[in-house]
Amino acid sequence: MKHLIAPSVLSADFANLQRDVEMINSSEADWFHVDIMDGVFVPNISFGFPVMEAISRHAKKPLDVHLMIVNPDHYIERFAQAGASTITVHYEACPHLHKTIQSIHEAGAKACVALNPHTPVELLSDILTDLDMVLVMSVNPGFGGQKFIPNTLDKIRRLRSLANVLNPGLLIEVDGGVALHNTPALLHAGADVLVAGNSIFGAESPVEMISAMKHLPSTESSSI
Ligand SMILES: O=C(CO)[C@@H](O)[C@H](O)COP(=O)(O)O
Ligand SMILES: [Fe+2]
Repeated sequence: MKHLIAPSVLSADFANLQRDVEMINSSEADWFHVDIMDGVFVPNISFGFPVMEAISRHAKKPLDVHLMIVNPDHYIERFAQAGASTITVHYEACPHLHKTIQSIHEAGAKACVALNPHTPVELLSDILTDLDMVLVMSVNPGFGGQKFIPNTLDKIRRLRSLANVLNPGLLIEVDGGVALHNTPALLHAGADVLVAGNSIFGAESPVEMISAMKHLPSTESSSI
């Protein structure tokens, strides 16, 4: 499968949000990555339903919603109604993860679990068959523009091996510090979906950066 690019709207210019949404619409990006932060699970607050609904009104591609919030169960139905195509909850925020995943599917969305950098992929073995995607965080969640954590590559490799046995159709998404220079190594390790904020919106031409990331081949030797 050709890998997917999901620009993170967190790095957009919120005073020109419609312009930035149209930029993604007109690019080779596959999804919109929408980061929701509550100031409790992570030490930052991003935006909530009014902004998410505004993005949804203009977006012509699926919305990949990354919930960095405690008690995500309270809001799953509302995020699905607001246009989420995939809903990601954090492993660390869900004591009843199986039930949460069931609720996401009942709401009509695809279900994804995100892992913080310190959380081993092996903790998902007993739920992997129920998931559509796993998001491997390659920075500590809460902020855009952080440095990629190198151990992520090994986590992606281990998750790919686990998924090959338990759920070969599972998508692996990587989020945080993703840029052109580490794209080939991430693809080689087994990533399917690359989230990128700063490297896309900080580029001279975001549209061209998206195309460049989309067309890079997977190789082992790129720098991370
Ligand atoms: O979930 C998060 C951060 O917590 C991300 O989606 C960031 O928005 C990615 O931004 P960059 O690291 O690519 O700038
Ligand atoms: Fe994210």
